[in-house]
Amino acid sequence: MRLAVDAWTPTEFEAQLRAKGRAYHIHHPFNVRMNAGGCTPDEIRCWVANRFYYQVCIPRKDAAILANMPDREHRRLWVERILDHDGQGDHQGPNAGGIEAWTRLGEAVGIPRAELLSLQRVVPGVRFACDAYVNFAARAPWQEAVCSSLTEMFAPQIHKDRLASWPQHYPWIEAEGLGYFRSRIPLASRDVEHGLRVTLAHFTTREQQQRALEILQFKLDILWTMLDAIEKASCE
Ligand SMILES: O=C(O)c1cc(C(=O)O)c2c(n1)C(=O)C(=O)c1cc(C(=O)O)[nH]c1-2
Repeated sequence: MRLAVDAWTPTEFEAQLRAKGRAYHIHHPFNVRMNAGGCTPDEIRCWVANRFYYQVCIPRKDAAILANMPDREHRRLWVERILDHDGQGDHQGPNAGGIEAWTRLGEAVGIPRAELLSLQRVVPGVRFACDAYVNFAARAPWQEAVCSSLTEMFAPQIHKDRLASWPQHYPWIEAEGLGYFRSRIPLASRDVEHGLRVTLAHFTTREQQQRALEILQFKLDILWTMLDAIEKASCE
C-alpha cells in the first residue's frame, strides 16, 4: 500500500525550490573561471555569442506561455517579460530592451552586431538546450512553464558577480557594455515574485511539489548544458 505523504507548507516548498540553487550554473566550472578572470578574450566572445541565442529564445518562450494563459491578469504581468527583452519604441531609446543591451555587450567585447545577430557562432549544444526550453514552454501546462522560469531566483547573484568582477579582470571590456547585467537585477526579482506566486498556488500536493522540483531541475540542466557546450567550444 502506498502511503500519501503530506504536502510541504508553502514556506517549506519555497525553501525546497530555493535549495535547488546548489545546481545553478553559477557553480559551473566555466562560470567560476570566467568570473575569476581566467577567460581569454576569445573565450569571453564565445560565451557572449552563444548566450545570445538564449537571449533571443527568452521572448519566444514567453510568447508561447502567454498564448497558453487563459487568465487576463496573468497575461498582463507576463507580457512585460516579452517587452523587457524585445524592447519598445525607438531601438536606441531608453526602452530598447534586453536583446539590444546584449548586442551592446557583444560590441563591447569585439563582436560586430551583424555577426552576433547572424547566430553563426552558436554551437549545436547551445541551440539544442535553448530550443528544448522554448519547446517545453509551448507544450507544458502554463503553470509548469512558469515554474521553469524560477531559475531566475538565482540570477541576480550571477549578474552581481559579473558587475563586481569583470571591470577588474577584463578592463578591455567597456563598462557600458555591462548594462544588461545591471538591468536584470530588479527585473529578475519582479519576475520571481509572480513566478513563485503561481507555483506555490498550483503545485499543492506533495506529488505535484516533487514535479515542480523536477521541472526546475530540467531548467537548471538546460543552463548547465549550455555552459558545457560553450566550455568545449571555447577551447577548440
Ligand atoms: O545570466 C544568467 O545567468 C541568466 C540566467 C537566467 C536563468 O536563470 O534562467 C536568466 C537570465 N540570465 C536572464 O538574463 C533572463 O532574462 C532570464 C529570463 C529567464 C527565464 O527563464 O524566463 N531566465 C533568465
